[in-house]
Parts: sequence; C-alpha cells; structure tokens
Amino acid sequence: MRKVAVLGAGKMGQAIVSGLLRAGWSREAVVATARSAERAAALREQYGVRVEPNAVAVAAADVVVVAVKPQDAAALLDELSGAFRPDAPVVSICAGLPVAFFEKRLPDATPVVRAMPNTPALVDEAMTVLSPGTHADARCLEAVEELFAPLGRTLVVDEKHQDAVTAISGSGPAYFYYLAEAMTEAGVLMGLPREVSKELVTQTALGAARMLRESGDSPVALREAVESPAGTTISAVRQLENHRARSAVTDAIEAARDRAREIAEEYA
Ligand SMILES: NC(=O)C1=CN([C@@H]2O[C@H](COP(=O)(O)OP(=O)(O)OC[C@H]3O[C@@H](n4cnc5c(N)ncnc54)[C@H](OP(=O)(O)O)[C@@H]3O)[C@@H](O)[C@H]2O)C=CC1
Ligand SMILES: O=C(O)[C@@H]1CCC=N1
Repeated sequence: MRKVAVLGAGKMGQAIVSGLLRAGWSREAVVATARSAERAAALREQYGVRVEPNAVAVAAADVVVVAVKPQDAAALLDELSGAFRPDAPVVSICAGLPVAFFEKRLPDATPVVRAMPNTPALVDEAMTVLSPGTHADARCLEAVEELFAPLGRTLVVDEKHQDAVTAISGSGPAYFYYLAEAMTEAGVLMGLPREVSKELVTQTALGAARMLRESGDSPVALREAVESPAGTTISAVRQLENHRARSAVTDAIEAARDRAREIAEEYA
C-alpha cells in the first residue's frame, strides 16, 4: 500500500487529506503532521488519520507533501535532514519556493515536484499545476499527477510559469469570493434578503463557470450574449470600465505574481 505524508496539514494540507480520503485512500495510508496539539487532535477527530511527528511521517511515506507556509519550509527541512528516503518524491505546494530550494536541502537525487493546488480541492474541483524538478522522471511525475487527479484537474507546466500559475489559480478562488461578496452586498443594498442575494450570486457563478467550460466560447462571446443593446448589462459593464476594473484585476494578479517572486528571494 502506498503511503502519503502531508507535512503541515493546515488549510491546504487538510484539503488534500480530505480529497485523498474521498478518493479512496485508506486512513492508514494517509499520515498528517501538525505543529500544535490542538490541530493534531482536530485532524484525528475529523478524518481519523494518523497524526505523527514529522520524522515518523516521512520515514513511512512513499510520497511526501510539504504543505507548511513558505517561511516554515527551511526549518522543517533542516529538522528532517537525514529522515527523507531518497526514493520518495517530495511534492512542495509552497507558493514561490522554487524546486531548487528543496533540491539543495534534500538528499542528492531526491525527486522533487513543485505543485500549486487550490482550496476547491475540498469539493474535488481543485486546479493543481505541477512542475517536475531535476530528478523527477516521467514515472514520478505521473505518480504525483495520480495523487492530485481525484482532487480536481491537473496540468503540467514548466517551472518558469509557476509564479503566474500561483497568481491565477492558486490565489484565484479568493478573487471570485471577493466578487461574490461585492455582488451579494449590492443585492442587499437594493433590498434583497441576504440569503436570497447569496443564492442568486452562487448559482450565477456556477452557471457561468459551466458555460465557460462547456460552451467552448470565449469569455468575450459569452459576455456579449448577455449584453442586450441599450439593456441593463451594458450599463453595468460601462461602470466596470469607468472604474478601470479590468486594469485593477491585471494589477492585482501581477502583484500576486511579484509577491511569489519576493517569497523566493526572502526565503532562499
Ligand atoms: N491556502 C491556499 O489557498 C493555498 C496554499 N498554498 C500553500 O500551502 C501552504 C500552506 O498554506 P495554508 O494551508 O494556507 O497555511 P496554514 O497555516 O493553514 O497551514 C500550514 C500548517 O503547517 C503547520 N506547520 C508549520 N510548521 C510546521 C512544522 N514544522 N511541522 C508540522 N506542521 C507545521 C502549521 O501549524 P500552525 O497552525 O501550528 O502554525 C499550519 O497548520 C503554503 O506554503 C501556501 O503557499 C498553496 C495553494 C493554495
Ligand atoms: O496566499 C498565498 O500565499 C497562498 C498561495 C496561493 C493561495 N494562497
């Protein structure tokens, strides 16, 4: 039985643990680690998985997922020096940290894969983007892709794109929640009960996402199909343009990309 260790099962690590269990991984095959006793107890209670010290988890694992914050990664690897099995792939989900950060701290020839998932893993709708390191061959990459596939969709890109990926899909759910929050509040401002407004926004987001996926049309074509001449939608879109919403989105996503680059410099 293959075993996976999730080191630092916080928000994202927990989403991965829960997705693996839903995908049929047995409780014995998934080991989590946590820094606080409270967090460890919560993971045991909620998922019934083993929560072990990092070194114990790593020793037993065929795949190790590093899910701590980028600022905690170096200390974690230092603490574990000697515990890693050189044949067990190490998958980092740490934003910004390059494969090289791990390769220089792990035993020679350890296969490393940089991964960027997102929190919709909690509902099996994650977007996970993988980049293989120097020693991760096709078989290793395939095994890591199989690990993440049940959590949603997967894609492989060259590592040079990972900071942009982080800015788009890693952080992306937050942008949609921000828009959902603003739309819900606008409904409340106009007198809709909050629950009604939220339901309208949620179903509209789901429907729009499915249209994007299933119609094959571009976002522009889909938007134009909603905009009646002299109608309501074009009036709204004009306000978005007046407020430079497109430019704000571009600047926001570039800021996320730049922050990922800074993280690499800060913690290298
Ligand atoms: N949140 C997201 O949407 C996404 C996050 N990521 C990446 O995932 C990583 C985790 O992010 P997120 O889940 O949001 O953060 P969290 O803070 O929720 O999770 C990190 C967890 O790691 C634990 N931890 C830290 N050091 C150790 C250690 N030495 N041993 C065991 N556990 C430890 C923390 O414990 P404690 O709580 O006690 O500090 C915490 O529970 C980051 O690197 C982030 O870039 C990637 C994609 C999406
Ligand atoms: O905000 C962050 O840094 C992490 C990485 C992607 C999503 N959350």
